Amino acid sequence: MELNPNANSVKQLWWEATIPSCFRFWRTKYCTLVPGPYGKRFETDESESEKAFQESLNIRPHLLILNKLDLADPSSKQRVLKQLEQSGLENVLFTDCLRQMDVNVKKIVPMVTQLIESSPRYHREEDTHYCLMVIGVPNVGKSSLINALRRTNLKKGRASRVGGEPGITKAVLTKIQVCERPALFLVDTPGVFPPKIESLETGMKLALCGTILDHLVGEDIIADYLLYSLNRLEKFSYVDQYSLPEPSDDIQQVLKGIAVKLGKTQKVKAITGVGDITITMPNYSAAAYHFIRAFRQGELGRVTLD
Ligand SMILES: Nc1nc2c(ncn2[C@@H]2O[C@H](COP(=O)(O)OP(=O)(O)OP(=O)(O)O)[C@@H](O)[C@H]2O)c(=O)[nH]1
Repeated sequence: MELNPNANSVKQLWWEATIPSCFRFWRTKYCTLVPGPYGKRFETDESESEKAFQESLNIRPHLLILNKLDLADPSSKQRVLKQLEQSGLENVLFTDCLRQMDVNVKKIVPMVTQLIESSPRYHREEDTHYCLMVIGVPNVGKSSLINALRRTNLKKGRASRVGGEPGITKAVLTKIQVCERPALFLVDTPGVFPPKIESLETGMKLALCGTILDHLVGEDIIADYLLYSLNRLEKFSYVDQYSLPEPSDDIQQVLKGIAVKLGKTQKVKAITGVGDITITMPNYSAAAYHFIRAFRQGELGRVTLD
């Protein structure tokens, strides 16, 4: 069967009507804390705020950690690194925080120490312990990273709550020690989003990765975008996984196949001219839920959406 890589049965109307309303809150005017001469809080418009926020981030050394490497397509690693390098980002590490002793998690403390020691100091405290803030979009694995660092460097258990949906960490937490020499503390923070998502496509990718609560976008819509992405990237393992006859860009067809394969059916009463009958229908919602979870757990192969 020939697939149209651009085919996506999500209705244009939906794009126009639903997404802008789900994402509206990011578009609102926002405030940012900028360390100025008096540590003053002030309001600016979006572009100014974004610039000021970026500047305030740039003052401090920072390390970009791209987590969930186990779910990403390994062949895209070099391309991603090159793109980041071109946009001026040098200190980048890929990690898999679920792995017991990830080699790259081990590299974090030496890298951070080197970065801090080679940067100017902005305070005169005698105490030389390092305090770092972990920031990132929701559900990316910030708490898991802190726990992995503790496990690797202190051989200690979980200190920060981890969960499969966005919004698990709800407030800036107290600092957590992750290393003794040097004394290194991390501060876990709730997931943050930029005030503006650059495009609907980016919004859908974020939703597919679980950074937005599924019901805000709709599991049927996310499942449709997932199917579109798998076909676009020619990742057809879903066909074997669910014993489908062939790849398809029809989400209803695919969800029906998944429901049948997994036995996710429901009995529905139908009223006919000759009395009520009970028919068995595929449970499309359950199938969509399963399809999305399978993708997020890497069961449909390793995929890089960007
Ligand atoms: N496959 C995989 N899953 C991961 C990895 N790191 C974290 N996770 C999973 O991702 C989910 C979110 O992890 P958290 O550590 O709670 O993410 P967070 O960024 O702190 O989330 P918020 O508090 O909601 O902002 C959990 O189900 C973790 O088990 C990873 O490297 N690989």
